[in-house]
Amino acid sequence: MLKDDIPIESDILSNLTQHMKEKEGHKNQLSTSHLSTSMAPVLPSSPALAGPYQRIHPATSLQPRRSSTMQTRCIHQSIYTGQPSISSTGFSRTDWQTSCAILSSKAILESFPIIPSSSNGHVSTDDNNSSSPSLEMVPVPNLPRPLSLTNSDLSSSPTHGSQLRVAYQGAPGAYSEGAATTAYPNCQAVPCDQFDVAFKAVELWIADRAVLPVENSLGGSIHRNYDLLLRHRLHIVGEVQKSVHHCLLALPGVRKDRLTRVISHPQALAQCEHTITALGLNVVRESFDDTAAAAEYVAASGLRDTAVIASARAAELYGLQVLEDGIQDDPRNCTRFLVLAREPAIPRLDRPFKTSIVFAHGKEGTSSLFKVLSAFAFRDIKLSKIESRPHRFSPIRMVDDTNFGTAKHFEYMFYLDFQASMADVRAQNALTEIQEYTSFLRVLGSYPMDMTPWNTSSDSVPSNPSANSC
Ligand SMILES: O=C(O)C(=O)C[C@]1(C(=O)O)C=C[C@@H](O)C=C1
Repeated sequence: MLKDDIPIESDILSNLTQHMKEKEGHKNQLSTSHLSTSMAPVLPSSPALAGPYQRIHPATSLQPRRSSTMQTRCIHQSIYTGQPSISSTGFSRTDWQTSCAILSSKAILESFPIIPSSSNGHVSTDDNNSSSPSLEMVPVPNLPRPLSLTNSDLSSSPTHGSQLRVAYQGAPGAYSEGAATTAYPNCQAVPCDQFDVAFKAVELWIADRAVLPVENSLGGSIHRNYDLLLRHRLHIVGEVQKSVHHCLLALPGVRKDRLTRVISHPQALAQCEHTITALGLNVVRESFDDTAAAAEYVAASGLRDTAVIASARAAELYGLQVLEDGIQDDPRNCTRFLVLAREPAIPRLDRPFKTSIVFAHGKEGTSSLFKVLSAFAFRDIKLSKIESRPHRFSPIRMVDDTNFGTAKHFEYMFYLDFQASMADVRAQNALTEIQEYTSFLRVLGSYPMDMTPWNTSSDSVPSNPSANSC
């Protein structure tokens, strides 16, 4: 178990040198045959699919994508038609009616009678008439369906092409999609319904990169991705720091005083906690897998008592109105995303680099951390992040004291980011030294630091989702 999930890299420096030697070879293979059959895993293909992003089992469209922490009713259905490009057109009235039929069969709309629509496909609403709430028909565009572990998306044949495919967690309009297009402006962004699906998509050559959030300036660390970094063998090849500008969205015509709940990604809810209270909204907060999926859910379900915290781009994509703009508790709200790839980046010295490592302490327990940190301080290497997570395979250490009983110490994995390249001899020496104090050490990646100038302006309605860096 331990062997499978946590590679013990006792000689990291020689591994790194080996990687660097092999790198050129891999680069050649990748550029000549992006997904050559000799390198790609043998995957069963599905003739029914035109691409890897299409829904396989219609039944899965009724699977909820809300977080497991959700307490209330949950019928999330995607009404994507599987087109791999983002388009705001092409959602026909028949599609919409089919979707409504599915929704109503699940009783979510039982109390929301559908008013016959006008010729333009929209229903006029009288929001003051709270006794008979009506369904605003918001056409939801054809958007790529997120990859999912619950269907066979991940075993479908990857499409071959020259465009870089970048996996992210969430639906189109999620902040992670913006981070993906910031990192790779001309990429094909590939939505995935869970973080580990994005990891797998890269491992299975369905995507070339994954862009995943690891921390936010207000909400803190996204622990799941730290844990997944250790379980998977992808390399960190870059970082993107993205300004996150939240909006309060609802169906057109909905008034704030009619709202009873706000749904969003738990991070987004945390980042807007004080503002939501300050707005005087009498709402319960409920978590959802991602901000854009929450927006899609409200639009597709015609929920007039529910607002969403999501981006202005999600409002545009799903036809919602912006009730409040910029509701994050701090205008500098920023999320840091990591870029992951199958091959490591080549460490360089001609620009600022960061290196991320993970280690478990040695026999001395958590006190080893002092020594590890001093190895960096001694060489004047700056640390930019430290995170600890439970040591899943050895979570508790018992220390018997014959006089007093048994002390139970929790064991940790420490994640550290330091500001130096692995090509820097100081970093190499520091890692050589800390091998003495650690029982496990792995270099997660050495990669260019995001040095984009701070910019929180003009991101309320971005025409280009990649325009907002911190
Ligand atoms: O739900 C989204 O839109 C995401 O991209 C996820 C996510 C996150 O996981 O932190 C990304 C950035 C924001 O901090 C809020 C949510």
